[in-house]
Amino acid sequence: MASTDPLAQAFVKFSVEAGVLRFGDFKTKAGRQSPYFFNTGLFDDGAKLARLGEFYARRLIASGLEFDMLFGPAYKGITLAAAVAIGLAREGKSVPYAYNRKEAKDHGEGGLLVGAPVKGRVLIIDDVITDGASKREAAELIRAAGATPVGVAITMDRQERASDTSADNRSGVQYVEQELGLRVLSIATLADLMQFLADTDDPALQANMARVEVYRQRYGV
Ligand SMILES: O=P(O)(O)OC[C@H]1O[C@H](OP(=O)(O)OP(=O)(O)O)[C@H](O)[C@@H]1O
Ligand SMILES: O=C(O)c1cc(=O)[nH]c(=O)[nH]1
Repeated sequence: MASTDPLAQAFVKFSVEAGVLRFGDFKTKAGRQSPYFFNTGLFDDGAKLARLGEFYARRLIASGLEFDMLFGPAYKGITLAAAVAIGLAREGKSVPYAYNRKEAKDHGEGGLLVGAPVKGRVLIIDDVITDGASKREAAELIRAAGATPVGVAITMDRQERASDTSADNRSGVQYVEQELGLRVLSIATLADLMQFLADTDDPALQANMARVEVYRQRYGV
C-alpha cells in the first residue's frame, strides 16, 4: 500500500489544496457513500488547468507509452485533452488531439469528431474510470475512425470494485486493461492518497485516514 511516487504525492497535495480532492460524505456513481471525492471539474481556472496538464504530461512521458495523438471523450475529456496537449507541447512533445460531440452535428462540417484526424495510436484522456463503459464507447469511436486506441490516462485510480452486484470483483481500471486491452495510466491512486494522509502534518486532513481505510477495506481491490 505504501507509495512514495513523488509525482503522485505532489499531485494529491495540489488536488487537496485546489479543493478538487475533498473529504466528507459523497455518493459515487456505483451508489456508495465515499469519504472522499475527486472532482476534476474543479480544476476551474487557467493556472490550475495548466498545472493539471503538466501532471498528466509528466506521467505520460515517464510511462514510456507510445502514442500518436490524444482523444478527449465529451464532455470533460475535451478540456482535459486540450490541457494535456498543451502540457505535452511544453515538455517538447507536441501531438495532435481530437474529441467527439455527444450528438452529431447536422450542418456545417457535420459529424461527431472534431479536431485532428483520428489516426494512428490514440491515447484517451479522461478524468476517472468507474465501470469503464464510457471508455469502451470511446475506444469504439476511435476504431470506427480507423485508428487504434492504446491507452487511457486519468487523474485518480480509486482502486475499488466497479460493482457490488456483479460477480466480477475487478475495478473499472482492471476491466479497461484486461477486457479492452488498453493500458491505464493514472496520475495518482488511492494508495497515493492514503500515503499523503499518513504523511501530512495537518491533523484535520490526517483525521480522514481512518474512514478512507474503512472504505478501502470494504470496496478496495
Ligand atoms: O467508467 P466510465 O464508464 O468511463 O465512466 C466514467 C466517466 O463517466 C463520467 O463522464 P460522462 O460519460 O458522464 O460524461 P461527462 O464528461 O459529460 O460528465 C465521468 O466523468 C467519467 O469520465
Ligand atoms: O465513482 C464516481 O462516480 C466518482 C468518484 C470520484 O472520486 N470522482 C468522480 O468524478 N467520480
